[in-house]
Amino acid sequence: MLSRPVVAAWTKQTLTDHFFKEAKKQGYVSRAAFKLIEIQKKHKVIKPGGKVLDLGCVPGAWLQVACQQLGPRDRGGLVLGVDIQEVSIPPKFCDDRVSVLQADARLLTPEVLQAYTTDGFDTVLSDMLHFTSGVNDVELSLELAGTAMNVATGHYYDLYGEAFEQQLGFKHSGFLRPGGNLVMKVYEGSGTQEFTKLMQQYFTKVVRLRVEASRSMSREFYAIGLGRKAAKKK
Ligand SMILES: C[S@@+](CC[C@H](N)C(=O)[O-])C[C@H]1O[C@@H](n2cnc3c(N)ncnc32)[C@H](O)[C@@H]1O
Repeated sequence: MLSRPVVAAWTKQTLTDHFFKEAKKQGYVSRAAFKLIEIQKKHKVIKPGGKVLDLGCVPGAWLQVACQQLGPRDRGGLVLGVDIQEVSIPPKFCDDRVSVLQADARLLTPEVLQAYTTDGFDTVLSDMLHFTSGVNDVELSLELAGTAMNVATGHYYDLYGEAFEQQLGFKHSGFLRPGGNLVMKVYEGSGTQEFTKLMQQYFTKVVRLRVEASRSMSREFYAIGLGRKAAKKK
């Protein structure tokens, strides 16, 4: 008889294959689509007609889902995808409300984002992931989530100290509008509790979500900040 953990892993692998096949069938460019679909179903992070920033957008499944969630074309809204790799917009499910930018999110500046919207975003998504897999995964994922926090709230998450801070172009009060939502991929491990605790300063509600479409052995979860609190006047 199989022991419990093996059964659980086997079931999760079957699910992963299922999402891969389902993405192909439905016309999404990757099974990552189902991660955002689940997040959206549970927490309504994207508003019809809203403005969405998607950090780490290649190959573009979240662009597809985000554009679908904006609703009909005449509702308006926009989706801006950013990736360090060459980006192209998937033709299926994306319309002219989607634009993309090839850039390292850690080096984004307010001036660059203001060219797309002068009044901020309703939703900031980060599915960014480093290309390595190893012992540093947790720290590297926190570095990228820290970048997303910085873009969204202006807060700098001090993980690597001054050297990292100097790389960031962001000194501002954040590009996420009050009431807006932030979703970040994070790997479970040392420092992640502190990170989600820190989010509570900025959001009315903070949740951690493990989605069904994540790979079987992955420690990945999504740290979700709902309802950005209005910035305090100094
Ligand atoms: C898991 S993939 C994202 C999948 C995407 N959400 C989708 O639905 O197709 C992670 C992406 O993060 C990008 N990435 C990693 N580091 C980045 C950085 N510093 N700035 C921008 N993008 C980055 C990678 O190039 C990669 O395309």
